[in-house]
Order: sequence, then C-alpha cells, then structure tokens
Amino acid sequence: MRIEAAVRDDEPIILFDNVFKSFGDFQVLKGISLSIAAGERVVICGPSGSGKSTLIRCINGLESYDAGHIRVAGLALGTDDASRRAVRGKAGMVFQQFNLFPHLTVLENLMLGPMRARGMNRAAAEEIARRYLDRVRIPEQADKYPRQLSGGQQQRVAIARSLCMEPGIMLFDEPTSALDPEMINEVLEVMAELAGTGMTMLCVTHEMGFARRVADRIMFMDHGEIVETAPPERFFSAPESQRCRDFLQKILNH
Ligand SMILES: Nc1ncnc2c1ncn2[C@@H]1O[C@H](COP(=O)(O)OP(=O)(O)OP(=O)(O)O)[C@@H](O)[C@H]1O
Repeated sequence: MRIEAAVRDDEPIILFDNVFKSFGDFQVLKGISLSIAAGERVVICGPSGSGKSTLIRCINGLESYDAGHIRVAGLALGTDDASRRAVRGKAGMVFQQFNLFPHLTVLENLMLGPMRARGMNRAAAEEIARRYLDRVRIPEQADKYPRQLSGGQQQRVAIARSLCMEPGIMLFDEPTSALDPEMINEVLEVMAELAGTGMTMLCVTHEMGFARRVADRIMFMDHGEIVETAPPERFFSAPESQRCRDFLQKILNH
C-alpha cells in the first residue's frame, strides 16, 4: 500500500471508510465511517463490548482491520508493518494500565521513546522528557520509580511518555478507569489542558463531565456501530440522544 508523506490542509486527520473488523466469527466493527479534523476533541462512549477500544486501537495500527480504508495524518494505514509503524509515530496512545517500566526511573521511562524511536541522544531526550514532565505537572518526580508514585501520577507519566514522541494525535483508552476516585480529576485536568493546546484527541471514557467540558463531539457506539455523534450540547439535550443518555446513566449508577 502506498504511504504518502503529508496531510493536505483540507484532509481530515483521521478518516475511516467502511471499516470492518472481526475476532473469529465475532464482528466487532461493522462498517465504521468517520472523519475527524485536525485539532478536534472527540469522546467515545458506549456499552462494554461495543468496539470502542478496537476502534481506537485500529487508528494507530495496534489492531489490524479486515476491510475498508483508514487514513491517519495523511498516511494510508494498511496491514503492513511499515505503514503501521509510520502511523504509530503520528498517534500516541494512553491505556487504562500505565505500562511503565518498573526498573526505570520516571525520567528514564520518558527518555526511552525519544532515544529508541526518534534517534535522539541522551541530552536531547532528557530535555524533551523534562519538558513533558513539566507539562503534566510532576517535574519533581523525575528520579523516582513508578512504584513510588500514586496511580494518578503514574498515569500522568504515561501521558508524558506519549507526548515525548510529539504525536499530532493522542488516543486515550479509558485512562481513568483504573484509578481511585480521588485521582481521576488530576488526570482529567492534565487531559483538559492538553485539549487546549490544539492537539487532536480521541478519548474513550464515561467521564461525562470531562466530555461536556472538553469534547467537540461525543460519539456513542453500540454493537460495533457509531449510533450517535453530536456536540455535547446536543448530545445532552436532543430527544434522539435519549437512549444513549439512559445507557450512560445506567453505567454511572453502577
Ligand atoms: N483480541 C481479541 N480477541 C478476541 N476478541 C476480542 C479481542 N479484543 C476484543 N475482543 C472482543 O471484541 C468485543 C469488543 O471489544 P472492545 O474492547 O473493542 O470493546 P469496548 O467497547 O472497548 O469494551 P469495554 O468498554 O469493555 O472495554 C468484545 O466482545 C471483546 O471481547
């Protein structure tokens, strides 16, 4: 598949055209088409098993897809390793689990990507690591090991680690689901600040306060399809979104 060099001004930064994906006999994505503009902030929500994680994992090539087309930051994302690697450099991902290396300090965790994947020397990698540790507001934790940090701090390190790759797109897959309630806000606060920097963000979350405050659009998935997509003000008031709101209410009450 051809890999193009740059995104055109008028091209969406993420484009899905009729994308299908199955695990064995189970169809997880059923003809997803979507278009996300550079700088847009999108929250994806929906029932467990509806395909939210699979959808965002397809964006940076962590998951392959069976049919359709995906373009990310001007690159055609195929099933080949080269296009998946290229796209991964454009789209950083933050997971529910922080996945930090336990035997490395915070700073070393952050320097790894710039040195290994971006070919930076130690000094340049350290500079960038400190810059993004500042951005997530824990510069004083640089020399600690992950086990010495709270869950919220570890997730902020994980966010900084993605930012060190300087991607134009950040993907978040339930970034606060593994956190104790008192730590959720500090992570959402960092994400809200990032959203203000013009970065393209896609976030799978059921934190509807965050969605209301930060999202340009909320997408609701069910059974492998996007069944609703609307700006928050419409999502939270339009009669046709009532089914989605009822569902979210049920999740939030559990
Ligand atoms: N690697 C895999 N192999 C087999 N089935 C999978 C795999 N990954 C996901 N699935 C199945 O695909 C369906 C969709 O999973 P996915 O994680 O995308 O949903 P989700 O909407 O993010 O759910 P949740 O909110 O529970 O994380 C689920 O039924 C899941 O069990």
